[in-house]
Amino acid sequence: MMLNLEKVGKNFGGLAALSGVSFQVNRGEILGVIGPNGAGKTTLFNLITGVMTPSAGVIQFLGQSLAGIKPHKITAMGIARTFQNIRLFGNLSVLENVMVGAHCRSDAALWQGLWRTPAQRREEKAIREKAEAMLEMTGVAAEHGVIAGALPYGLQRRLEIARALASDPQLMLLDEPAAGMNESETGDLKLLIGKIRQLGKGVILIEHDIQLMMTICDRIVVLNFGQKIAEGRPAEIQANPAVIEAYLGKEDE
Ligand SMILES: Nc1ncnc2c1ncn2[C@@H]1O[C@H](COP(=O)(O)OP(=O)(O)OP(=O)(O)O)[C@@H](O)[C@H]1O
Repeated sequence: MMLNLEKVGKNFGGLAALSGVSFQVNRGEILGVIGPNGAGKTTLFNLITGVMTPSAGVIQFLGQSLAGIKPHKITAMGIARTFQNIRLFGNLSVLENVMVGAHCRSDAALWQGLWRTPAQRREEKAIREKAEAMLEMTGVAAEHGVIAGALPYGLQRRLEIARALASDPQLMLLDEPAAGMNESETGDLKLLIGKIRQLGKGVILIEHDIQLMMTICDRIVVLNFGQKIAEGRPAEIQANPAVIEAYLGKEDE
């Protein structure tokens, strides 16, 4: 088991955004998280990545509690994330964006110093090569010199994944990676997520595209008003009366 959540809760004032949520993620597994708007999905990612502190419960990664660990340390431990609203350095090139992602593994400051030691230069070369490999894997290599802000939307989403991968994560948290994508882009994304699983990494995927979720996830957790109302294989989830009920009348969203 890679990630373990035990009875995790998060309150905002009087609102229980999450309560009593438990689940596990294993290596080489894609766990889907679905639920209506406001169900607590993004809050879950904020807790796992340490940008928010749980009000209750325990989160363990590779057997270690994440309580009190700062977000950048959690990244270095092997958890990377993409965001619902794309967060790239819009005025840096595609390659530079990914190099920034790889940099959390390096000792020397990437942008510092005009006079670099040979060791620093070697390190930068290694970071550059890794970043290029990530661009290759995610299908953005041809655009490596383009300013990130000028990329079409679908490629920006892939670039975000490339940048997350460059930090060498064991576990990837993807927050609505298919948002705004057309059918063919979504198909490519599906292949990419499949590749990430093949590398033995764990993936937690938040996505509203139910068709995508049903075909790619190994297991799905369903949240509703901050509580886990179901967990199981896609076919089980699709047939679960509580899940159908939570989604009733939501088809037009
Ligand atoms: N920083 C915050 N302060 C106060 N309330 C918050 C905060 N973040 C989230 N919430 C509330 O917590 C609940 C869960 O929000 P969250 O964003 O996790 O839901 P979600 O399932 O990701 O929704 P969506 O699908 O719309 O992104 C919502 O009621 C939201 O308004």
